[in-house]
Amino acid sequence: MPCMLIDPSQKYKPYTPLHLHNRQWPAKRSTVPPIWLSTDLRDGNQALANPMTIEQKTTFFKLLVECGYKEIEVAYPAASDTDFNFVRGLIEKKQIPDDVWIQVLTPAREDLIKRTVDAVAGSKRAIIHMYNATSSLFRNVVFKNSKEETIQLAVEHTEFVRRLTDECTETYGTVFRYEYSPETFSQTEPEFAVEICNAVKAAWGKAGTDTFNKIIFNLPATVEIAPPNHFADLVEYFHTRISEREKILISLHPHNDRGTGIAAAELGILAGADRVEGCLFGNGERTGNVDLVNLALNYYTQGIHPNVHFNDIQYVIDVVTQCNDLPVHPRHPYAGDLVFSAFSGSHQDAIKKGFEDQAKRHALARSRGESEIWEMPYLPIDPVDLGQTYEAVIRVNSQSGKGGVAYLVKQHLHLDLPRKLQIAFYQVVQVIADREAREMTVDDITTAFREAYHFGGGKHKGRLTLSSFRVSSAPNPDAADEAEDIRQFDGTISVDGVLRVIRGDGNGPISALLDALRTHLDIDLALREYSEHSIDTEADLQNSRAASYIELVPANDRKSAVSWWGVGVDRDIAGSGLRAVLSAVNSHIGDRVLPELKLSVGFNARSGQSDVSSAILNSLGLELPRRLQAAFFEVVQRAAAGSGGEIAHDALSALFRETYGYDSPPEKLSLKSFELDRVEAGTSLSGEFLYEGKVQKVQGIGNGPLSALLACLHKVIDGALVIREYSEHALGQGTEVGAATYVELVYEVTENERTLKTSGWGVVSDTDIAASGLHAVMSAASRVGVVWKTPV
Ligand SMILES: CC(=O)SCCNC(=O)CCNC(=O)[C@H](O)C(C)(C)COP(=O)(O)OP(=O)(O)OC[C@H]1O[C@@H](n2cnc3c(N)ncnc32)[C@H](O)[C@@H]1OP(=O)(O)O
Ligand SMILES: CC(C)C(=O)C(=O)O
Repeated sequence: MPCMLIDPSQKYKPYTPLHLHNRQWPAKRSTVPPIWLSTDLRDGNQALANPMTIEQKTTFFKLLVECGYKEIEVAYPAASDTDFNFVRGLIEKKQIPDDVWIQVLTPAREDLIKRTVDAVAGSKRAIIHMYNATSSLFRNVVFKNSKEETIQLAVEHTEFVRRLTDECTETYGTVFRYEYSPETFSQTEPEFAVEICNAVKAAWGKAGTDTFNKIIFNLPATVEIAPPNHFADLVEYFHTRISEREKILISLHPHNDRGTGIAAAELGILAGADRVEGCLFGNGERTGNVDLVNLALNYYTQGIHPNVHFNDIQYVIDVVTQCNDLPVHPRHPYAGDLVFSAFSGSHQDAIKKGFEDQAKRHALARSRGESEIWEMPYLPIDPVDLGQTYEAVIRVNSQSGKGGVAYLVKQHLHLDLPRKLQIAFYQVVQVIADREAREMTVDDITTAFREAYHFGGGKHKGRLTLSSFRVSSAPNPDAADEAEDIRQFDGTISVDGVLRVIRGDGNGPISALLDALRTHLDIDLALREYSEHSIDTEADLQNSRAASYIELVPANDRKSAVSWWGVGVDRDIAGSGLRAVLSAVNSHIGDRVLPELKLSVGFNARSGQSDVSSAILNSLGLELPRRLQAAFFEVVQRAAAGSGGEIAHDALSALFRETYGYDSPPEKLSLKSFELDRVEAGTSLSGEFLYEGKVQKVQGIGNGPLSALLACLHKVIDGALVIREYSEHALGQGTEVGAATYVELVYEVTENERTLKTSGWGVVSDTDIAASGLHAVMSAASRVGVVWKTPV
């Protein structure tokens, strides 16, 4: 079976080094970019299994123009009708900008040269590029020509090119330049390459010293057979020995067989070349032509603008891959999918620190009016310059570390995690990455973060969430100084979806909340670490928010190895701290059953009238008027008296419903139906009362609906009803909005010569505000025990 030879010297010859004395190129530095020629549409195209269609070539040509290429080899027109017609199309449809030179390639054969010149006739500017191979291998094997015959071939056909182009200029006004390639230059004897080019120059006979009448000698490494320093030696040899150097542009055309095409081009430029031919992303025969994107961006990262643009490199990649039907390798310099990515922990850590440090350095440089120099571990270019985002820079798998994970959390959630939390969250991510055995996407990481810390509302919220709170200050009886005042936390938290009112004291909001949690929910935790920062964008300082990070430990073991981290964000710094506490508490409680929350309303108890009212607001949405608050608090206290002053939240709302008939079936007296009419004297109400299950038609007039209703009532009851208090508010939201109405009635009636005065509340909600008020009056009337006089 064929395999690698033990002694490859028996099969392969090494290159013959050039003994160049006093070579200059190693000490040189390139400070201006070369002239670029894209040969994508010729050398790139000829290397494709399926050459491009005219449409694809046109798309590619437009892209090259957009990128800023001014010299574009558009075809080998003699090769096919497609190539010929493409060139004609560009010219006839006037698709070639005035400052762009199209270039066309031809071998040294008269019929093919003629077809080539015909292809560009009528264009404004064209470079005719003729080639013949010059190395001994080609002379001997392919052409079977001596050196003299090889020179003769080149000279005669150069003269032919000159004749045809002169005629074409005369007929069509096309301006021509001439490029000659001693194909296989890098395998040609260096002195022969110089000799044949001098002969071609003489045959062309009109090389001048202006940029556009210089003759172009294009020196190809048709096949790369030696290291790039050898290529540089050959170029320097040519550059220093060719006659009338000032009338020549030396162009390089490196291929990449040894993988050093870029190096060959860069060293060749140091050795004296002015121009480089290549293809975007290195398409081309075999291993490709030199990559023009790579070369150009190598200049860019030296602080030298390459005069071509890749502001949106992804767009360039998309067009090129679509036209060539070849992918760009994920590790391709500057362009691959993975080149702005770091998976490994130490790289990520360095990049994260690099960004943080650079932000400070740049701010300082900005303030001093200095340049903001890019200096970033592992990243030779700022991805943003190529239209890429940082999102892809740090990617996470099982090789990643806390730094990279924290970087992504910072980028995407704007949270700058303290070091210990980075470590804690990293462990969460590691478990998932190991389990899934795949890369963690940004979405995976942010979701894991939200889940781990119950962060970000809706989907990820924990069992305890903060609904509303008030932190107030109360004097500390044990302290002489106001600075030591006690902080009191009064808040409503949702516990497993049910709103609860809790209260606690401490020396700050956080310890007050911890106290409340201890008192009401048996959650006994203490604070071990706390930090916060503001989250703001320079553009939107007004909307800045605070982020807090909290580590909680069991209150009886402050050195505990186990701890729970919490994260909270709020517009208000106290709010963010409180949310962070609940975030950590949620991790701590897991799904453990929590004690039933009770209000303590007895003598000396911690909960008062406002707690009871908050509980009703939270459970039923009712904002009780002050007098009703007081009335109901008395009811609650009486009810709680039998249970040591404690009452559960659920029992509280049941008690309210029962006491005021709220949301309950019709009472003893109710309004079955009604109609309101505007009449001259005010409002007329006609309808039906339902009293102890019997219907009574009624009709009354008043200033408004309520007084009309009282008029109706006064026709059927003994005594007098007066409205002492009336209030209403909207209930619910959106299309579900209704009204809640509170009515307090005072009833005075004389029975057996004794005048009795009672009062009572009616509380009703209805989608119709008028109905809500009328029903509330009826409910209150029912509750004060009106005495019915009219037989029903
Ligand atoms: C290194 C490079 O990339 S050079 C550019 C290479 N690109 C291409 O070849 C793509 C386009 N080429 C073609 O379509 C065809 O080869 C054509 C149309 C140019 C010519 O086709 P054909 O006439 O069928 O010739 P063929 O393709 O076999 O080419 C080989 C012939 O050209 C000769 N030849 C090769 N290079 C040259 C040259 N630079 N100058 C003159 N003759 C040449 C060969 O000696 C050979 O001649 P022979 O038939 O007398 O032995
Ligand atoms: C025609 C020449 C320049 C060529 O394409 C090569 O040598 O690779």
